[in-house]
Amino acid sequence: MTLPFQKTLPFQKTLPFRRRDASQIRVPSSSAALEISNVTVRYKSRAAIENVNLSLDWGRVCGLIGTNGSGKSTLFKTIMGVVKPQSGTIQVAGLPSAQARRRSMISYVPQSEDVDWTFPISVRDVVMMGRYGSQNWLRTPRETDRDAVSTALETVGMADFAHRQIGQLSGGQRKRVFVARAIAQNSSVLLLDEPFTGVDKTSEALITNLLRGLAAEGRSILISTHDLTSLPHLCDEAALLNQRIVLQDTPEVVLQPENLALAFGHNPLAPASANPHSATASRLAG
Ligand SMILES: Nc1ncnc2c1ncn2[C@@H]1O[C@H](COP(=O)(O)OP(=O)(O)OP(=O)(O)O)[C@@H](O)[C@H]1O
Repeated sequence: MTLPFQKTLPFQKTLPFRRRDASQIRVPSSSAALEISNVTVRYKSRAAIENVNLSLDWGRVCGLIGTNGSGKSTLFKTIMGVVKPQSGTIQVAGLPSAQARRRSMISYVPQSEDVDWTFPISVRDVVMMGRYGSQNWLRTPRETDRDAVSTALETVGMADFAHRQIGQLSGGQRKRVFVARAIAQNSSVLLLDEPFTGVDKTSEALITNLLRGLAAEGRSILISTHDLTSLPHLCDEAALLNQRIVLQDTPEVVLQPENLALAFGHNPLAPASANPHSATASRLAG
């Protein structure tokens, strides 16, 4: 799903004239929820991600972990078709990702920097975008669409803000709105790019609980985060990205210092004098 105010996504290019009723296709198949095989993306000649392989089963939350510039957003944008890979394939429920996107099977909560918050659109209309996949090309909302939007807004505690322009919200409220859009879309795979950055603890706890609830319904979630301490609570598994996936395992295994060093290039559990990431290190150690 793309947004007219999303800086990196030219909306008109991706709008099909007809879409199937999304409720017909959201039954998890026997294929993996998300299967990324040998995906390489280069910006000009420089590789951002290289031969990325990642498989995500149904009903799982996978944390995507890596340093700044390790390729997390590039991977999300590639799944969403915003960035074209030089090689590799991405499948969702056994379908090519482009087909899955057309069927509205993937929802995306972008990084805040990728959204134009000055765009004159209300909270309610942002969440309604999650319903485009099941509307006709005129995008005339039906009662079911309006109900789904109201329910999603209530679920994230944003019903009172429905008519507010999206820029007139706090960081946590903005994230809630995009999570509401994903809920309204009723997709089977959710991608969230750093949803906890600039978010207060209340919103973080609410979003975490919502994501766990969505996974319990059988949906699959790939979420990038820099908050390593939240991993065991939030995720069933984690993948370490350093241009390629260097490890995908349980949060407990991934958080082992020698494994974190594979992605961070150093041991983030080392004492303050040894590396600048010691705040994370001491929280984890404590
Ligand atoms: N549009 C672009 N043009 C050229 N290079 C880019 C572009 N977008 C990203 N890059 C480069 O690709 C690499 C991966 O960037 P990406 O944004 O995917 O990393 P990230 O892991 O999401 O980082 P962060 O944690 O800071 O959000 C970086 O070296 C970045 O400079």
